[in-house]
Amino acid sequence: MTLDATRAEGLARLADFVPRAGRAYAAERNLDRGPADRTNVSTLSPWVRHRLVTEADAVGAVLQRHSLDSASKFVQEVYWRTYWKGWLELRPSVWARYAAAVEPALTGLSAAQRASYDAAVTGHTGIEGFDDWARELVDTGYLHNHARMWFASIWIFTLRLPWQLGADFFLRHLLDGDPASNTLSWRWVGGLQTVGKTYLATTQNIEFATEGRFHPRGLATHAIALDDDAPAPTPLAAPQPEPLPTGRVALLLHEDDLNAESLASGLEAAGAQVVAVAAPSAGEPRSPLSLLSAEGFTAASVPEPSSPLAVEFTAGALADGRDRAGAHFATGTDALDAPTASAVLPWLRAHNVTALVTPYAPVGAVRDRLDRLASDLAAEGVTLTRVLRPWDAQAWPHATRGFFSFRERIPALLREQQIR
Ligand SMILES: Cc1cc2nc3c(=O)[nH]c(=O)nc-3n(C[C@H](O)[C@H](O)[C@H](O)COP(=O)(O)OP(=O)(O)OC[C@H]3O[C@@H](n4cnc5c(N)ncnc54)[C@H](O)[C@@H]3O)c2cc1C
Repeated sequence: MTLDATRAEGLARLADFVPRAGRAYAAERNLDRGPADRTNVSTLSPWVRHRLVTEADAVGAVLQRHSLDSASKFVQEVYWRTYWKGWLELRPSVWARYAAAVEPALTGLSAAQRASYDAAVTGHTGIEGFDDWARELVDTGYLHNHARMWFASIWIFTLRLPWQLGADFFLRHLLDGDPASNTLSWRWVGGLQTVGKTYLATTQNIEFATEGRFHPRGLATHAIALDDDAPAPTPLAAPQPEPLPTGRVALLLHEDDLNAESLASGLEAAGAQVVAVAAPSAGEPRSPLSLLSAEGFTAASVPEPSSPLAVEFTAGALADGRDRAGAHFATGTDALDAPTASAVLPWLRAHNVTALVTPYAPVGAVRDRLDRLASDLAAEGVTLTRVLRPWDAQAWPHATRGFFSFRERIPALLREQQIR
C-alpha cells in the first residue's frame, strides 16, 4: 500500500480499477491472493474512509463504464459501508458500549489470556494464516475482506479472546479503520449483529480462497453466538439537514469527510461565504485503547497503541483535504493542534467570524470530539453547524433493518443521487 493520502492518488486508483469492477470483481473478489496481488479488489477503502474519494465518486465512475447489473456486487459493497454507518448512526449506544468495554476487556484478561492476546497481535500463535494476517495488518495497514473475517472468527472462536480487543487491534492498524464498519463487522462475526448468525472460519475455505497459501490446523469447529448484555436498541430517527448559516463562515474539516469541494454548492446556495479553512494536523486517537494510552493509562501498554502508518495516512489526508478546500474557496488555510475550543476560538477571532461549519461526522471518535467542541463554542456565542451530505441523508433512514432490505433501495438511492 502506498501512503499517498491524497484525492489525486485515490482517483488514480479508482480509474485503474474501474475496468475490473464489473463481472470480474463479482467472480474474484472473495479470493485473497496475498499482498503482492490485490488486482481483484479495489484497495480503495483508506481513501473512501476519509472521503478523499466519496462513495458517489466510486459508484459513479464504475457505473459510467458498467451496467448496474454487471457492477451490482461492487455497488453493493460500497453501500455496505453506507449501511453500517447508517445502522450505527441510528443506534449510537452500540458504539458507546463497545468503547467502554475495551478497557475492562484488557484488564480482565487472565495471565494465560494476556499471553494469548500478545501472541495474537504480534503474529506468534502458531496458527498458519492468522499469524501472517496479524503481521500483514501491522506492516501494511490493509487486509482483504476475507482475511478480516477469518482473523475475527479465529480470534473469537478458536483463541476465545474478547471481540472488543480484536476490534481495537484492527481499528489501530487499518488505514481504513472505521468505527461503524469495523465494530459492526466484528459483532457480525461474533453473532451479536444478526441474532443467532455467526461466521466460522474453516480450514477448507481458507485454503480455497487463499489458493492454497494457508492450511491452518486446530481451528474451532463450532461458532456459538456470543452473549450480548443488551440487545440492539430501537433505532433513533435519522439526522436531518440543519439550516445553514448565511454570510461569512469558517470551515473546519476533520478526518471523516475531506471532500469540502462537493459540499460547496449547498453552502453557496444557502448564502454562506467560506472565508477561512482549517483542519487539525493529526487525527483523533485511532481506537479506544489509543485514547487510553494517550491519556497515560498503563494497562493500555499494548504493542503500538497508535500505528505509525495509520497516523501518517490520516495526517496526510487531513493536509490534502485542507489544501484542496483552501484552493477551492480561495482562502488561506490553518492547521490546528486539535479541534478544541482553545484552538478554534483564536482562529475564528483572527478571521472575525462567529459562524463555523463542518461536514457532518457520523458516530465515532470525531463525532464525540465535535460534540464537546459544539457545547464549548456555544458558551462563547459561536454556532457549529454540521453539513449533512445528501448521500447520507437519503440512505441512513433506511438502515433500520438488515442489509438485505436496505439493498433493495439501492436503485432508488442511485436515482436520487442522479447517478444513472
Ligand atoms: C472484521 C472486519 C472488520 C472490518 N473493518 C473495516 C474498517 O474498519 N473499515 C472499512 O472501511 N471496512 C472494514 N471492513 C469491511 C471490508 O473488509 C473492507 O471495507 C474492504 O476489505 C476494503 O478493501 P477494498 O477497498 O479492497 O474493498 P473492495 O472489495 O474493493 O470494496 C469497495 C469498497 O466498498 C466498501 N466495502 C467493501 N466491503 C465492505 C464491507 N464488508 N463493509 C463495509 N464497507 C465495505 C469499502 O469502502 C471498499 O473500499 C471490515 C470487515 C470485517 C470482516
